[in-house]
Amino acid sequence: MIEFSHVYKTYPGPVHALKNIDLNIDKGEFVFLTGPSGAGKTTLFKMISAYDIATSGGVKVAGYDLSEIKDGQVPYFRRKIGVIFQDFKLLKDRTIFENVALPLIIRGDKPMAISRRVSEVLEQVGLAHKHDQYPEFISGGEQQRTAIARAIIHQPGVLIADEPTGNLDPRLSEEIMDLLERVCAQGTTVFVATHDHDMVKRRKKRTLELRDGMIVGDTK
Ligand SMILES: Nc1ncnc2c1ncn2[C@@H]1O[C@H](COP(=O)(O)OP(=O)(O)OP(=O)(O)O)[C@@H](O)[C@H]1O
Repeated sequence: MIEFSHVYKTYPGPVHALKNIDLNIDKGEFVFLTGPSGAGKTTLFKMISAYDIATSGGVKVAGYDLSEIKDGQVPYFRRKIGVIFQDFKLLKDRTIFENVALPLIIRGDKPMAISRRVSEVLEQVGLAHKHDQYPEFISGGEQQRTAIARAIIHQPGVLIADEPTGNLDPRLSEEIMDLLERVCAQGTTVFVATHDHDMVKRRKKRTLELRDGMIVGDTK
């Protein structure tokens, strides 16, 4: 589902953010990505989500060869993946319902189908009662669950989450991880970057460790 072969990413400077990354993550796997600040985690996620391209090497995700993808194909590729950003990126002037519905609106689904699916997913993340609220009037944990709902609404094959529990208290963090595990159990490949080593230990999932742009550990 996610395949890297000899991937390098060099930013101007030059900063060698990723060095010779070889990686294979199968359909339905749940994988943690750890590593100190600056190790290259966000860069790796940008390669997976086609927000940036590798300097060299091969990247294949959800059936797309991202080293050769044309600009026009990127929106179609994005429909196969879900991304949860560190800072949620919710639209302030849209309700929770509208934020979550966005990927389906962009895809051109019919209003009835959108309404049904959004209600289902808001129920799943425990936010049905907040559907007409605006993001700034709900808690951080609720905003995070809204971001997750938006990322899974179109049933993506791959879900990547960059520090999804970064600013949450331990109880909420556990709830979010339970939710991500349930998404994975439904067949989505889930890849989560985190600094929370205690949580990684408790969850006993495959864990990749990045350091200085290189994979220095893989518990698989
Ligand atoms: N656009 C850019 N231009 C130049 N250097 C960059 C750019 N983006 C990231 N870097 C550098 O690449 C390296 C990897 O950064 P990256 O953001 O991937 O790390 P990270 O592991 O996600 O860190 P954090 O845990 O702090 O989010 C760092 O040295 C960073 O300064």
